[in-house]
Amino acid sequence: MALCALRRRLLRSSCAAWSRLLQRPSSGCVYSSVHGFHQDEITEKLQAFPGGSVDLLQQESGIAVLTINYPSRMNAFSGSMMVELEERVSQLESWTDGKGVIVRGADGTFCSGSDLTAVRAISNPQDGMKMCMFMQNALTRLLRLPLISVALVEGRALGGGAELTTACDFRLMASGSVIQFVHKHMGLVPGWGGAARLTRIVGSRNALKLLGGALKVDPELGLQIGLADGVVEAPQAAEGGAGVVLQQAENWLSHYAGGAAPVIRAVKKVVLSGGELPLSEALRTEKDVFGTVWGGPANLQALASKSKHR
Ligand SMILES: CC[C@@H](C(=O)O)C(=O)SCCNC(=O)CCNC(=O)[C@H](O)C(C)(C)COP(=O)(O)OP(=O)(O)OC[C@H]1O[C@@H](n2cnc3c(N)ncnc32)[C@H](O)[C@@H]1OP(=O)(O)O
Repeated sequence: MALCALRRRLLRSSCAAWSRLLQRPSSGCVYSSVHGFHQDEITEKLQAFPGGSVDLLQQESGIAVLTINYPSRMNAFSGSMMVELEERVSQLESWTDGKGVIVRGADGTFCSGSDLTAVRAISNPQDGMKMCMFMQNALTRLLRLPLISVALVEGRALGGGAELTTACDFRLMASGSVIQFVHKHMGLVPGWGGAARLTRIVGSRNALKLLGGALKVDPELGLQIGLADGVVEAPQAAEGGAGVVLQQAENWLSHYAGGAAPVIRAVKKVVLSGGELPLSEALRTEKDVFGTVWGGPANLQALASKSKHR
């Protein structure tokens, strides 16, 4: 009897933990001090490898653009950019009016993974583990944002860059672009959570092929295996390249992120909990999220307008 009561109490507290996780900003981390992860310590280490930036533009439309910006290294992630990524994710967690985010690389290419200069300097196992935990935390929080996220892949997404695409809800590939998990060629497996997420996106067999063969995924293959959700035309630079592709991505996203912010954010929360939680807990979370929109402004307006869905 006592054991059952204890089990019930543990279950209740784990439900409450998940509900808190989905409602509260910056709590979507995988690692904390319990796992030997100390954010300040690794942040200091990463800051020793500067270069490039991660830029955030929060637009009035509710769509943000997050740009990985280090063109002279094909937008590889320097140490300071990893730290900036985490800071930008924090900013997005606090953005209560947001509905969507597009993640892209500067100058017509997505991201070539870790900056190999930094990787060489921290190639010992201890630092590698710390970097891995730092990036898993940042990318898990990116994926768990109450925003619909799209990776806009132009040019190449290699290694950690390929992993970053899987931390978004959707992937749009520009014509001529390639996503490639090159880790095997580096004597590695993904460490930023890319393997776990890839397997959920394309299934175990396709994930094994992509990782085991370090396959180049072009838009056609991407669509075929479900890694890509759409293809955008990449015009020549002379035709206003970057702006045109970004506009296509914004148009694509508007089909899913159009409407009132509280409703779009609620949509993301129920889908996220549906995908991550056991069914009973997901149902309870859905009930709680439902409670935040039931009788809300968008709901009352729709009722008053007697809208039909023909
Ligand atoms: C755990 C490891 C894994 C992870 O973190 O999950 C990783 O991500 S490891 C990194 C994986 N990425 C790579 O190995 C990329 C290696 N680079 C290339 O294959 C090529 O550079 C390219 C990205 C295919 C581009 O080729 P190309 O168009 O011919 O341009 P260049 O080769 O001349 O590149 C321009 C410039 O950029 C530098 N560069 C590119 N990628 C990186 C990188 N990841 N780190 C550091 N620097 C990078 C490249 O060295 C060139 O610089 P210069 O030689 O100074 O001109």
